[in-house]
Order: sequence, then structure tokens, then C-alpha cells
Amino acid sequence: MSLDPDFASALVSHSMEIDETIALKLQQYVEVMWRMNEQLNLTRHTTWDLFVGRDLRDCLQLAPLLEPGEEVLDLGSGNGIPGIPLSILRSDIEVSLAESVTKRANALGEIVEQLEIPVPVYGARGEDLLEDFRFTTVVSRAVGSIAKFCRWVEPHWGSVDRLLLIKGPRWVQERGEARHLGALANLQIRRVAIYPLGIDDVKSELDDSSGREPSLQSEPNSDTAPGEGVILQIWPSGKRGAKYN
Ligand SMILES: C[S@@+](CC[C@H](N)C(=O)[O-])C[C@H]1O[C@@H](n2cnc3c(N)ncnc32)[C@H](O)[C@@H]1O
Repeated sequence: MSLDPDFASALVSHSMEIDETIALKLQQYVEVMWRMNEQLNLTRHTTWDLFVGRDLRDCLQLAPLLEPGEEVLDLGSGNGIPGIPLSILRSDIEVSLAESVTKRANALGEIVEQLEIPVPVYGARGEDLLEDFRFTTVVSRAVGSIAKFCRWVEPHWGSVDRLLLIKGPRWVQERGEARHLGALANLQIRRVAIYPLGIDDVKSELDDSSGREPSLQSEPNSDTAPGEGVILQIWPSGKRGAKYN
């Protein structure tokens, strides 16, 4: 197997340098997932440019935030973003996927089997898994607002040290909403990555074609420029999540 020239040129045009063995595994993931997408509607990112410029971009921002040996749950994995690329990029961490829609969970199971990667897939709601399993970090993209996540995890902080949520520019409004609802009481929230989004990316976030949470409108604000993505770390005040700071 050799690197698809379109994938290679998308990596160059987005200024991403990736080890060839890892790039080939990522390519295998995308090709298997796109084949399933024809029946299952797993993603709208069906060009190498969109995969690299949006999905891989977010995964590359997330990967260095994890410590060696972490046990990570991707909650609401959908087509496997960010969990599958994360497990390919970081073979020194354990990644599990939770996906509540059975046909998507089955597709994820088939993808990890074909890739021969050690990634357990749970066809379940992620927050329910926290009743039986412990993870150091829950990661997620495009699944729920900050308030929703805090509510889901609230009864389970004994089973997870921290959340790392990939968010677009609307995160400030979401944080305001979460504070207003009291969902952030006793929690700390901090931006641990900030990175530019393309103009098309921001536009598609506004009309939800990127699959991000559609509930709030984006407004310019002082905390994040309109074209920036962030990764938010959320953890209980004074508890274990603090060890990652
Ligand atoms: C918009 S998709 C995002 C998929 C992927 N994370 C991404 O960024 O492309 C949201 C996915 O989360 C799943 N989902 C929503 N709530 C969930 C929950 N509580 N536990 C597990 N999966 C959930 C949905 O079924 C859907 O597949």
C-alpha cells in the first residue's frame, strides 16, 4: 500500500508532517470508513482535504494533550473521530469508543477489526459506561454542549479525571449557558489548545454541516476569534484532573 497522492497533497497543503507508517494506517481507516459511508451516512467529510483540514487537524491538536498510559473514552464516536486517529497517532494510550446508535457502533467495530487496532467499541451511551468502567480522560467532538456534557458526567466524576472537548467558536456561548444553568459549579474549565479554523470551516459550523453542536449561534467575542477552534479541559475543582495541568 502506498500513500494516496491526494492524501499526501492535502497533508502538504495543511502543513502537516506525519510519519509514513502512521499516515498509511490513517489512510486505511479513512478508506474503510468511506466505503461504509456509502450505506451508513457516517460522515460528510468525503474528500482528503476535508478529512485532513478538519478531522485530522482536530485529532493532531488533541493527541499531545494525553499522557502516556492514559485510558481514554471517545464519547459519541460516530465515524471514529477523534478516537480512531487518536489510537493510531498514540499507540502508548488505550482508546475505547462509545457510540449509542447501534448501526454506527457496529460499523466502528468492523472498522477497528479491519484495521487490527486494539480499540474496544461499546454500543452504548458513554455516560452509562462510566457506571462500570474507569477512564482517565473522556474526549469528544460534536456530541453535546458543555452543559449537556457536565450533566452527563456529573454523577460519574469518580470514574473519570477530566474531559477534553473539541469545540468551535461557539464554546464561549456554551460556557455562558453552562454557568447560567449551574452545570459548571465545582468544576474548572480551561482552554488547553487554541488553533485557527478555515473560513469555510467556520461557515459550515454555523450551518452545522461540520456536525458540531448546532444549538447556539456564533458571535464574535473577546475570548476566541471567530475562526478559532479550542480544546477545553474540564475537571472537578481540587480533584485528579488537576494533575494534568
Ligand atoms: C455529530 S456526531 C459526531 C461524531 C464524531 N465525534 C465527529 O466529531 O465527527 C455525534 C455522535 O454521537 C452519538 N451520541 C450522541 N450522544 C451520545 C452518548 N450520550 N453516548 C454515546 N454516543 C452518543 C450520536 O449517535 C452520533 O453518532
